[in-house]
Amino acid sequence: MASISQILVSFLATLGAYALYKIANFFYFNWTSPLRELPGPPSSSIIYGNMKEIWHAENSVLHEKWVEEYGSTITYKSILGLPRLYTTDTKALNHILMNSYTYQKPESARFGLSRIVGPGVLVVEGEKHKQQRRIMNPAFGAVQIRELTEIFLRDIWAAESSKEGSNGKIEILSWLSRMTLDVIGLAGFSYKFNALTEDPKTNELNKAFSTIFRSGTRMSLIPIIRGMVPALRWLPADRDAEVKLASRTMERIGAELLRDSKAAVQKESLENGKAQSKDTWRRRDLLSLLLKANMATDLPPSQRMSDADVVAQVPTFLVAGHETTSTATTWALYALTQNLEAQKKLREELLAVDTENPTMDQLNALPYLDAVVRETLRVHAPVPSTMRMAVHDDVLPLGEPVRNKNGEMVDSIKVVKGQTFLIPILAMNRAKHIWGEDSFEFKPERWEKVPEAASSIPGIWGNMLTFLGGPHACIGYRFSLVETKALLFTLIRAFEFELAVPNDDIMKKSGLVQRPLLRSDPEAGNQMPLILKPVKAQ
Ligand code: HEM
Repeated sequence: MASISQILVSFLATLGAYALYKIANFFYFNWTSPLRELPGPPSSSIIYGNMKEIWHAENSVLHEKWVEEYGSTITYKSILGLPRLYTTDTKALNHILMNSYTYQKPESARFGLSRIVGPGVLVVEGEKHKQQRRIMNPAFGAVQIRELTEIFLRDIWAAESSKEGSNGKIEILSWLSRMTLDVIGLAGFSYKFNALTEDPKTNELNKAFSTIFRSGTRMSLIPIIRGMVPALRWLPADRDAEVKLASRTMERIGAELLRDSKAAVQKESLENGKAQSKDTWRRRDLLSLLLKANMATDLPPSQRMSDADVVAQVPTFLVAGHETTSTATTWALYALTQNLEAQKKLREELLAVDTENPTMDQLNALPYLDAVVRETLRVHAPVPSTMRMAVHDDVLPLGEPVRNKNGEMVDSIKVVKGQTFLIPILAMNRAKHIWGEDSFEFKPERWEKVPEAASSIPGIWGNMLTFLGGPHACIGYRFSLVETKALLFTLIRAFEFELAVPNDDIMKKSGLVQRPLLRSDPEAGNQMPLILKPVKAQ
């Protein structure tokens, strides 16, 4: 019989052989990658590739510089020199975004996200994603969002009065973030989080979110390694304990919300005395609509989502739908402090509306408000980029041929399984060849005439990539747009806004979303200090 030491030796030998195989595979992938022939910047570090310089630069700026220098389709180096493809070619981007079975979120990104939200629609891929979207899409349709708007608008109007008398310096990001948490609570789950009225330091969800979305001020290798090497996921990283606590809080609240929502939905259908069908529900929040679709008797059992899948949508809606919108509205206010003419013009349009409580249709009928929101989401896209990875070999077509390092012009690129891509959301939104030489400037008037070239951008909304495109495009964009408009309607009618610090003190840094920090005090965390002056009654 083999002794323990023999078993140990053969176990270690197998482990060693496996590690060697993985390392050889890694170098083979690297040395044989077809991307080696593409132009791009030299790597500045064996360990970090170009990642450190990308981390230290403002979002997208370096990529934009490289595209100007090397062309629209380039390659640069990620960690350990792994090649990454970067393209602003709209034909190539369309191919990647539309073929979502081939180009998926990389396992490393899904691992990071799933630690926060669980197996919700933001994380799953393939058939499971298709099933979840099929059941969830109707809850986010135009008609449903119109009805939903009535619920949360009331809350926004009411919250405004809590700021009555505000005069002076306000940290607007945290106010908006608590406001949008309350809105998604009501609209998403018929639940009052009371984030705005309770002390932010004691409100448990508010605390959980400040942890999850805090922009990092240091680059750390551990989360990247953990994403890339599943065997090393036990390695401890900064903020692990906080993130775990935050996700446990959301999971627990999610389970409670599901239980309450199911009970309410069942009670309603019993009161109606009818079997559960598409027309027997009164609760209109997103979770109830999702349960309605999932529990309706006309859905074959094979297409239903499990309770675990439904619970995972709660943190998914919270994470995906809360800080994104508050960040967008924060950048809108910031942009308006830098363009006072636009702020004045917007206020005039909004004050001419003869109600304090407009409906969604009334909000959508305001052209300058619409232009301000579009321009904000173009120049200050809350999610500046995302990642995709090819899960099998493919050929990527290019609209604009590139010259490879051998001097040949190529109109397609061979893609090997495992290849990662950075999807340039912000860079496409402000590409000079599409939007013109002033593309970095905030000019709502540009929406009076959209440049023809913008129609080739494969985004689900507004000729831009802010909400992405294809089967994984943002499900909540209609919701977010009307919420942003409602917030701006209320705030701009009530207050004049000024930046409370010099403009060059504001910098952008990405955690999950692109949020503001002060250069003079990054350790103080994300913030946007503004000075509010009540608008005088006319
Ligand atoms: C300005 C606000 C928002 C922005 C900029 C935004 C942006 C995005 C982007 C870029 C994605 C694609 C991520 C990827 O696949 O890599 C996405 C997905 C998603 N968003 Fe949004 N979002 C916003 C608001 C919302 C709201 C309000 C909700 C929900 C109430 C929401 C729910 C989702 C969900 C569930 C997904 C995953 C969709 C899927 O993979 O099928 N988002 N969002």
